[in-house]
Amino acid sequence: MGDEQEDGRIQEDAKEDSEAEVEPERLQYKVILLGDGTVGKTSIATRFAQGDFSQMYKQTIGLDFFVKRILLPGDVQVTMQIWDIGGQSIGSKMMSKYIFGAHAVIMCYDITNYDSFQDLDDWYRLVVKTFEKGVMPYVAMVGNKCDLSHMRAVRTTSAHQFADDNNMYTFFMSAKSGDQVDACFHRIAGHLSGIALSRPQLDAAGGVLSASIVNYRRHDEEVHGGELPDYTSRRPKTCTLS
Ligand SMILES: Nc1nc2c(ncn2[C@@H]2O[C@H](COP(=O)(O)OP(=O)(O)OP(=O)(O)O)[C@@H](O)[C@H]2O)c(=O)[nH]1
Repeated sequence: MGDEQEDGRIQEDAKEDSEAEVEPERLQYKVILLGDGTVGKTSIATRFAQGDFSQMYKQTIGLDFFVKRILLPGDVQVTMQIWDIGGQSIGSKMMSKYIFGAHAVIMCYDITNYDSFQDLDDWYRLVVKTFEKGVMPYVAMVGNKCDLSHMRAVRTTSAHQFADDNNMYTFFMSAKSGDQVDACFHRIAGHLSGIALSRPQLDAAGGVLSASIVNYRRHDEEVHGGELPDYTSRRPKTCTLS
């Protein structure tokens, strides 16, 4: 069994043979997708983890869980655990439990839906409250559905302003076309692991390791006794938040 270190890295037990020295580094990060219903959180997770997109809307009840391994420069393997939180969960008692221990939070809005942008304020307050006694995770703001830019209801300048005011990174993407989805997750993984990615490396982000996926629905806390599996790893020392 591997041991987890302070910095979130998983280290195999010491191996006597020299192979141990050439093993790639392995990191794992818990990444939360938050935002109103229908902004496209499941679609973003599905596009990233499975390379798929569906036009059909199926509301997420509670949360869905995705896993994808990616490879960063320097042969660094990163496991991204994506927690896709249903947009209706904002009032749920489970929310802070879902968010707790996250290395990164991606706050999503739909660029064609102004309310979904305005509501980011409430989502962000929830994140701040959850981490008020700890270290804030990396927070990114994502404007999704950029393939519908002709229907844009949220000005790019407003998005940048909100992000600047709250110390967030801004991304624009389309889960439908896939544009900027992988690049966003790679940039986050790079940031958390302290590895800077160049533009060509981000552009090439599509050619990554194969994905595995675990999906489950958590109907309510009564059904599951309020227990959540411990998929989290500890915050990495290398996470820079400026
Ligand atoms: N045109 C377009 N449609 C999208 C995009 N992303 C998602 N959609 C559509 O928007 C609808 C809602 O997408 P979901 O991914 O289920 O939204 P969600 O945020 O997970 O919704 P909840 O489960 O209610 O929290 C679906 O019909 C998707 O096909 C996108 O980038 N472009």
